[in-house]
Amino acid sequence: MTENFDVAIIGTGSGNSLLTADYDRLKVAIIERDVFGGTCLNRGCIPTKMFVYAADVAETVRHSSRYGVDARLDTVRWNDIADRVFGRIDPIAAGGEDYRKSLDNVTVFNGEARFTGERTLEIRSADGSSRHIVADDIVLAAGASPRIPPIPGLSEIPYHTSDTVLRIRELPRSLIILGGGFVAAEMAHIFGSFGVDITIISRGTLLAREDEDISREFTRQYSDRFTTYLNADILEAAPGGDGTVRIDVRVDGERISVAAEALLVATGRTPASETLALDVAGVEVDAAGYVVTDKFLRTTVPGIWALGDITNPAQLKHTANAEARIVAHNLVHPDDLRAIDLWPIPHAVFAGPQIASVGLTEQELRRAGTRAYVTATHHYGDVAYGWAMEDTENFCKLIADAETRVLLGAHIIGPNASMLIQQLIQGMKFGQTVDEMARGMLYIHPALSELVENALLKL
Ligand SMILES: Cc1cc2nc3c(=O)[nH]c(=O)nc-3n(C[C@H](O)[C@H](O)[C@H](O)COP(=O)(O)OP(=O)(O)OC[C@H]3O[C@@H](n4cnc5c(N)ncnc54)[C@H](O)[C@@H]3O)c2cc1C
Ligand SMILES: NC(=O)c1ccc[n+]([C@@H]2O[C@H](COP(=O)([O-])OP(=O)(O)OC[C@H]3O[C@@H](n4cnc5c(N)ncnc54)[C@H](O)[C@@H]3O)[C@@H](O)[C@H]2O)c1
Repeated sequence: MTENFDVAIIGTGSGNSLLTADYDRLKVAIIERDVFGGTCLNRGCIPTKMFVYAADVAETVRHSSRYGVDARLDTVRWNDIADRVFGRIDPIAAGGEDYRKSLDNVTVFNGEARFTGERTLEIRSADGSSRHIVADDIVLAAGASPRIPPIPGLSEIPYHTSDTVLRIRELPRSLIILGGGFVAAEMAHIFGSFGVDITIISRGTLLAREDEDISREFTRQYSDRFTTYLNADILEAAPGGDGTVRIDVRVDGERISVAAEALLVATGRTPASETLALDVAGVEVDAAGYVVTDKFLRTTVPGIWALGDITNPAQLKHTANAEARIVAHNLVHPDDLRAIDLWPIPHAVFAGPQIASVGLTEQELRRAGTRAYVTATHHYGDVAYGWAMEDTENFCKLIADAETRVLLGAHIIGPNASMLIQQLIQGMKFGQTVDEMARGMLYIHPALSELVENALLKL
C-alpha cells in the first residue's frame, strides 16, 4: 500500500527544522535512517566542540606555569567526559524524535529512503521491511557521509571516522589521523590534549584551503605539537602487530611505516545523493555528487527541494540552517519565493590554535589576477591582552580592496578567533569600509578585540 503525504523530508538534521507553524495544516513524512537529529547534533559540531572545550581546559593546565601558576594535569577521565557530552546530547536526539512522533500531522519513518518514481519513495527499515510513500513536495536534506579513500588494505583493518571515534570507550595510546582538513585538525587537538600520541598524515600541508599565511603557521604549530607527515602519498594500510594498525607512506621519495593503536580516516565527506537513486526522479547532481539547485533551492525537478550538505559543498551547519529557513518558506509560499543569500560564508576550525576565516584568501586573489588589494597583519603579541596571554605566534590578517576600502577577506589564527571574526563578517556583509570599522566606534580597552582594531588601522 502506498501512503500519500503533502511533504516528505529525507534527513532529520537541518531538515527537521523545516516544520514551522505553516506546516501544521500539512501531512508530513520525516524519514531518517540513523539517529534522529543528524550530524551536527549527534556526531559533528556539538559533541566535537564539547570535547574541544575539555581539551582546551587540559591545555590550559599544561601551560599554566607560563603565567607563574604551577599546576599538574593528573588524569583525563575520558569516559566521564564522553558521558557528560553524550548524556546531554542523546536525550535531545531522543526527545526530538518523540516530539515529532507525538504530532498528529507528522509521521516519522525509521529507514533509508530512495526514489522509485518522480514523487514516490521506498523506505527500507533495518529489519528488511519496506514501505512506499508518495508526496507532493520532497525535501532532500540527507547530508553527507565520511569519504573513505581507496587505500590498499584499508578495508581489512579496523578504523574510525568522525561518526565513531568520539564514542570509543577507552582512549588509545596512539592515533594515526589520515587527512589535514577540519576534522583532522579538531580531532588531533581533542585526542592530543588528552594525552594520545598523534601522528597526522596529510597529502599536502594542513588546512591547505585557508589563507596561505594561516595554513603555514597552523602547519608549523601542529608540526611542533604532533608528529606530522606532510605532502605524503599513502601507499598501504595493514595490521601492525600487537593489535596495532600500520600505514605506509612515501614522503620525499622515502618509504616510511607508521604504527598506532588506532586509526582515524578524516579525508572529506561525500554528499549522500548516491543512496537516494536520484536519477530515477530525474534530479540532477554535479560531478562531485552535489544536488544542483537554483537560488530558491529548487532542484531540477519541480516540487523537489534540497538543502545542506547534500547540495552545498561548504558543508557547514550555519549554511544548512540558512538554507532550511529558505526552503521552509518557499515550499509553502510558491508565489513569494525567497532567494538564498549566503555571502560571505564564514567558518571556524576549533583546533588548538583556533582558525576563523571569511571572504577571499590572498592566493585566491592572486590566482584571479586581482592587483588592487592591500593586506595587513597584526599579532596577538602586539596588543595588551595578547601580552597577558604571552602569545608570541598568532595573528589576524586582513585583505582589503585598495580603492573601495572594503574588506575582501579576514583570517585569524589564535585564541577566540571564531568570536573575533564576527564583527568583520558584519562589516563585510553590510559594506562598511575598513576606516568605518576601525574608527567609527570605540573598542573596549584592553580587550582582545583590539587585535582586530589594530589590523584594521594598519590597513
Ligand atoms: C566531526 C564534524 C564536526 C563538525 N563541526 C562543525 C562545526 O563546528 N561547525 C559547522 O558549521 N559545521 C560543522 N560540521 C558540519 C555540519 O555537521 C554539517 O554541515 C551539517 O550537520 C549538515 O546538516 P545537514 O542537515 O545537511 O545534514 P545532516 O545533519 O548530516 O542530516 C542528514 C540526515 O539524513 C540522513 N540520511 C541520509 N541519507 C538518508 C536516506 N537515504 N534516507 C533517510 N535518511 C537519510 C542521515 O542519517 C542524517 O541524519 C561538522 C561535521 C563533522 C563531521
Ligand atoms: N569547525 C567546522 O566547521 C567543521 C569541523 C569539522 C568538519 N566540518 C565540515 O566537514 C567537512 C569534512 O571535514 P574533513 O576534515 O573530513 O574534510 P576536509 O575537506 O576539510 O579535509 C579533507 C582532507 O583529506 C585530504 N584528502 C582527501 N582525499 C584524500 C585522499 N584520497 N588521500 C589522502 N588525503 C585525502 C585532503 O587533502 C584534506 O586534507 C569539512 O569540509 C567541513 O565542511 C566543519
